[in-house]
Amino acid sequence: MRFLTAGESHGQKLVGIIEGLPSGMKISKDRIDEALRQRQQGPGRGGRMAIEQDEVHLVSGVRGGVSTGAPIALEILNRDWENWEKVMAWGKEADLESRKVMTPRPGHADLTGALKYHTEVRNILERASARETAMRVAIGSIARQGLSALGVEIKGHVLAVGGVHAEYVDEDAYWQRVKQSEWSVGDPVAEQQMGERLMVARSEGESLGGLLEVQVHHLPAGLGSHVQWDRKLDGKLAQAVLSVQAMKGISFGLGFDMGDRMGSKVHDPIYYCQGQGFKRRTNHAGGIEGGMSNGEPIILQTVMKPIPTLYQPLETVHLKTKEVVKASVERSDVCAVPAALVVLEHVVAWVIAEAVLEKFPADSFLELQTAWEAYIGNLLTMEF
Ligand SMILES: Cc1cc2nc3c(=O)[nH]c(=O)nc-3n(C[C@H](O)[C@H](O)[C@H](O)COP(=O)(O)O)c2cc1C
Ligand SMILES: C=C(O[C@@H]1CC(C(=O)O)=C[C@@H](OP(=O)(O)O)[C@H]1O)C(=O)O
Repeated sequence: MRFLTAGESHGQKLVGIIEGLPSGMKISKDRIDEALRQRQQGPGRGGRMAIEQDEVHLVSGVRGGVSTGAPIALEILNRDWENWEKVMAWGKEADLESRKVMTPRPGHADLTGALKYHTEVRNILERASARETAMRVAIGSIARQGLSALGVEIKGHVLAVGGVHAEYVDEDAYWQRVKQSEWSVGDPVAEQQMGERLMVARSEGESLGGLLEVQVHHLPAGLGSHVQWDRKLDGKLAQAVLSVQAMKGISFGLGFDMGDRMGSKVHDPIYYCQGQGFKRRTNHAGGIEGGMSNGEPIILQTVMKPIPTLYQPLETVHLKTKEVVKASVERSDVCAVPAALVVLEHVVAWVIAEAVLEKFPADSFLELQTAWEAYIGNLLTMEF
């Protein structure tokens, strides 16, 4: 299974194509649209999110809400396009000289992209923008729906925003708060402090990042493989997570704390339970050993850097005149941690779905489900 996306932040639309999805899988457009709606939320979002009302158009490969096995083409329109048509001048001959962006913003692809592609900054920023993640969420939602039908669930948590860390112990209470609160961290004190931190950042022309966690539940042992570097599940998840704009690190389970502990305080003792098969007493590994899922929940954490466009811009250099000037700022989010969480859940869903299809290649969903159930049954009774 593979996918490709295209589209600029202020172009007409985002497009995507998925190939290799089995036939006979239920695809709910409403679930995709709900994920797109969630990705637009969060108290730190800027003016753009008031303009967009993201909705997916399923163009091919789905009939009557069920996949046909043919490539699935998707589109998401940019409502902002009508305000940018002249600037973008797509497919037209136009004088773009006056529309050049010549003051690259630190923290963005702007300068390096301009050097690498030998072009002004707009040609870089349009595609580097996280607007592209709307399509990755739509595509990931299809993967997530397939996983859900197999009983696999993905949950995301915001762990920290701008240095304010959330505490939560009770999963039920957490999900209750997630439904109620715009920060959705499950810790009312932290939510208030995050709101205050955001107000300060906004008033000072600053921006915020944070820490996020994604968990994958009810996966069997054996997805991914130890035999080749590019088949390792943790490696694939790392690639997908770090490909999301502004993500700068990833860890699994105990993560970087592992480096401070003795081995016996890190590795997860194995036991056997009749009817449940091989289990672990702890899950410090975060559900992956040797590049394979080990049957425990996959738990990964990532760090999002603060949004790079600052309303009090940093210094930069004008590409033509080489003068020291302030970096350009048109409009920006101040904090996009809650939105990024939705993106992360969906890029993780894609990688897991790909790993499922690598282990159980199938042309129809029934074929996949049959192989999946047989394998899980076998894991519980396997003799050596
Ligand atoms: C959901 C989301 C929204 C974002 N919104 C903005 C934004 O409004 N302004 C901005 O400067 N960067 C924003 N970013 C981050 C930049 O796109 C990103 O930092 C930039 O493309 C450089 O890539 P890198 O940080 O991965 O190196 C956003 C990122 C995400 C995930
Ligand atoms: C458009 C989205 O996010 C954008 C991501 C982004 C960036 O530089 O990454 C910059 C901003 O774009 P604009 O300048 O048009 O306001 C965000 O709004 C989106 O998430 O759908």
